[in-house]
Amino acid sequence: MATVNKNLSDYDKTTIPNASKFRFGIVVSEWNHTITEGLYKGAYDTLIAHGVLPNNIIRWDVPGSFELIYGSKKMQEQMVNAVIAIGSVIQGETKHFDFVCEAVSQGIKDLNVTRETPVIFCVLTDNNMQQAIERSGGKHGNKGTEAAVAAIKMAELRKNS
Ligand SMILES: Nc1c(NC[C@H](O)[C@H](O)[C@H](O)CO)[nH]c(=O)[nH]c1=O
Ligand SMILES: CC(=O)C(O)COP(=O)(O)O
Repeated sequence: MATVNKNLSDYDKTTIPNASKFRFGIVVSEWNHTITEGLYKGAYDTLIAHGVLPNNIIRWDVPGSFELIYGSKKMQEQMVNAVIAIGSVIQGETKHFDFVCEAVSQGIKDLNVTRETPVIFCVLTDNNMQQAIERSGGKHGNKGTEAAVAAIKMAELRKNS
């Protein structure tokens, strides 16, 4: 199902575990910062809505989505229950887009495969700015909200496994 058919901010609140005991790390890319700030707000507000204490949300900024890999790896070492990696990659004129998207998706996958702390992929990979706006608090909802819900669910899964 494409995002156009599913609002990213819609979820069944009754299925979300209580998150008041959890601590989360959020790593935010500065590239396309108006978009990544929208994603951060969606994630932060959702964590707070599910009982996470403000002091238990640690934010670090990194220059671009490529740096989310290293930032997330170091964040995994901060005694957090899950990490959310936030970025926005927008197609330009060259193949750079493909390399950044491939690196960040594989890099975050590798962190999930090789280490204990789940890292959630909150990276928009859009054809243009309009698509990014629509997915960071616009008409298709907010991928930051979706990511926070995933982070809570994965923190709970990790606790019980
Ligand atoms: N063009 C975008 C980038 N590019 C920057 C890289 O992510 C990286 O910071 C640089 O190559 C230095 O290592 N990053 C994004 O997040 N979004 C873009 O659209
Ligand atoms: C995602 C990118 O790499 C990017 O927006 C860079 O643009 P360009 O390919 O025109 O250099």
